[in-house]
Amino acid sequence: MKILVINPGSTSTKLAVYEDNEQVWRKSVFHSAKDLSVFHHINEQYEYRRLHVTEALREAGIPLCFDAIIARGGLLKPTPGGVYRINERIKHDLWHADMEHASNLAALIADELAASAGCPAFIADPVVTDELCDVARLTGIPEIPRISIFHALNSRAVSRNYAARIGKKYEELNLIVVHLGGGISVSAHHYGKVIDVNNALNGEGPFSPERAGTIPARQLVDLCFSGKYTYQEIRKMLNGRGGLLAHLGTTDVPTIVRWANAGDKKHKLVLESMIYTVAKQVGAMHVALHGQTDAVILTGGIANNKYCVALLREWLEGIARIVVIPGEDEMGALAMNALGALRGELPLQEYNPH
Ligand SMILES: Nc1ncnc2c1ncn2[C@@H]1O[C@H](COP(=O)(O)OP(=O)(O)OP(=O)(O)O)[C@@H](O)[C@H]1O
Ligand SMILES: CCCC(=O)O
Repeated sequence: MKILVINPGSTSTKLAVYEDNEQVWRKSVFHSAKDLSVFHHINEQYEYRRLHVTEALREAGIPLCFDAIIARGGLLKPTPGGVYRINERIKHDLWHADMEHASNLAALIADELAASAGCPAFIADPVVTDELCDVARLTGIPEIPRISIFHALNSRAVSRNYAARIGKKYEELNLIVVHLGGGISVSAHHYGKVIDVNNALNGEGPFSPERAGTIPARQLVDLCFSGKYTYQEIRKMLNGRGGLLAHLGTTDVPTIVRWANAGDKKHKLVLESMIYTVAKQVGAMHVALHGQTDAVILTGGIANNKYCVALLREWLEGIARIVVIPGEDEMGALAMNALGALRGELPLQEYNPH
């Protein structure tokens, strides 16, 4: 089976072709800040990004002939995880998404190319994957229910990978997945469902390289009404300019670790504080799994860093087995989801939220 994978990010569009399990081609098309500066909204980049995709395929001599095209899911309405055939509702909700994100363009481009190729187009485990159990959904303000937005694709892929390694099914395990990227999510996987997770995009959970995480509510309200900041500035403090970046002026964890090891007290304290907030979130997810966690999986870019992993291990000792699967493989995870759907091993879902 031949599968095209499309994954647009803020500064690049990643492409790959798989033949069954094997990646046979990949390309990351870089989009310069200058190129993107003419667009005021993500939707305006549609034609530009689509042309780059077709041009990259043409340059590589790859004909538009696939068994399926799969795209990273964008900021749709909350929906359970899994593989979805791209339908009109998905396209509508992406064109009219509440939040802007380059991944909103992925399914739109995939759908158009798949129409030309005469093959199905899919998305899988979008960041809006929402399988929260009922008790995890409420807050003390009825108007503000919790929403699940996290690194669903990578978290589920590493969970399946770990389950296969120990000869079990993902659906037989209780796992906590700690995705340590630019954003950090800590998800509780109960027999294949993510019953609780911090909303990693919108001010919940640990602070991360570029996000603020949970903030004392009253102090945040005071800041919002202080007159010092605009609405957009406050939003940027929460997501984009919060966390390590706000404290230290960088998101580069290896550099921060070097400073900490060289005796810089501020860098050490901020890094240790971030890890502490991550560890507390793991504790909360362990409770969500009734203390029956089979393993805690550390993944994402920061899981490459031995110093951070060692700090986390100190806090997590005794909770469950700790497994480190650093980095992420979104392209491979998407391809495997498409393959699973084509082979009938994974059910194809219909996106139709209320
Ligand atoms: N090899 C590495 N060693 C140590 N830290 C790393 C490494 N690679 C990335 N990081 C750190 O990980 C963070 C970014 O992680 P990653 O590349 O997984 O995130 P992203 O893809 O930009 O965001 P997200 O995972 O939230 O979608 C940065 O703070 C970076 O310094
Ligand atoms: C939380 C969703 C993925 C991201 O960090 O962009």
